[in-house]
Amino acid sequence: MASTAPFAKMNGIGNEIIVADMRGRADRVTPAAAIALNADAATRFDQIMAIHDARTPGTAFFIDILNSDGSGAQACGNGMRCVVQALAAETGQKTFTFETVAGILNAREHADGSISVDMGTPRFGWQDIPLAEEFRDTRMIELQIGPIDAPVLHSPSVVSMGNPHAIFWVDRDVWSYELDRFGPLLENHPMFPERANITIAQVTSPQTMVIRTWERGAGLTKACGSAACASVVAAARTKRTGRSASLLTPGGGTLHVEWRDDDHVILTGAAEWEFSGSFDPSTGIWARDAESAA
Ligand SMILES: N[C@@H](CCC[C@H](N)C(=O)O)C(=O)O
Repeated sequence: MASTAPFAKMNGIGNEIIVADMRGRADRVTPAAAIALNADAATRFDQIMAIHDARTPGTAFFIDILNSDGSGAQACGNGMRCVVQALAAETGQKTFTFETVAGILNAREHADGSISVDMGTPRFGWQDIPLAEEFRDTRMIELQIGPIDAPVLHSPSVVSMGNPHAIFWVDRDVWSYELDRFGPLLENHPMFPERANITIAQVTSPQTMVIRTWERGAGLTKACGSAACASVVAAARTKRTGRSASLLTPGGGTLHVEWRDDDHVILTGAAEWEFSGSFDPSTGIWARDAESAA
């Protein structure tokens, strides 16, 4: 295997994450490597979080994010918590400032092991999301799927958390919707020129909701952090909840989101290490470390 890099297979309440240590290297994890890693059941993942040397003074690392289809992503809240847990375990440091393609973000590991990530500020302009056509009010846009006179899902709120999100509000149990069928159609709908992450959300109280997400470039996931942030922001904008809520996710885990008065969105939850190994960032050929062999 040529020029391998260490990695840790982790998860953020079920969101499958590979944290790749690309520090000290000039190359990047290729889309082909991502697709190869995802094709192997042992390393199947939703996102790769590749840690690179810092590009900007005042930041510790640059984080490159890849979806399992090899495409790039601007944000990944659950993955950022995995990165923080890995770096905190290595360095003993508790607070970090990172840079991603979407900008600079701060994160902190708390004494109880939970991790908070400042996901930045949401954007609501139709060009920011982006949408293919103008909507002056993105709290609810005209978009539906299913029979024209009895749509299954309709009128989503749309939000950019650096990445595009559409939130469809539902009254019934989120498991009663065929998100595996509608998710790909909506992700690739002409309304979303850069595709979109598709979430169905059932508000269960002014402080709680249940969400399921079809992730752009990854499909159905057990959790999506930026979708949780987008859901709380959209719910607060439409007066469905307050600015702080707990979200139950398909893996059974809970995320906490607070949309602070300074407009920053804080995502808090757990992260878990599974095993470590090394891989070739150009091909995805990998090997498990002896001490974490199953
Ligand atoms: N799982 C992530 C979001 C992943 C990015 C997404 N698929 C995209 O392409 O925008 C999270 O926890 O935020």
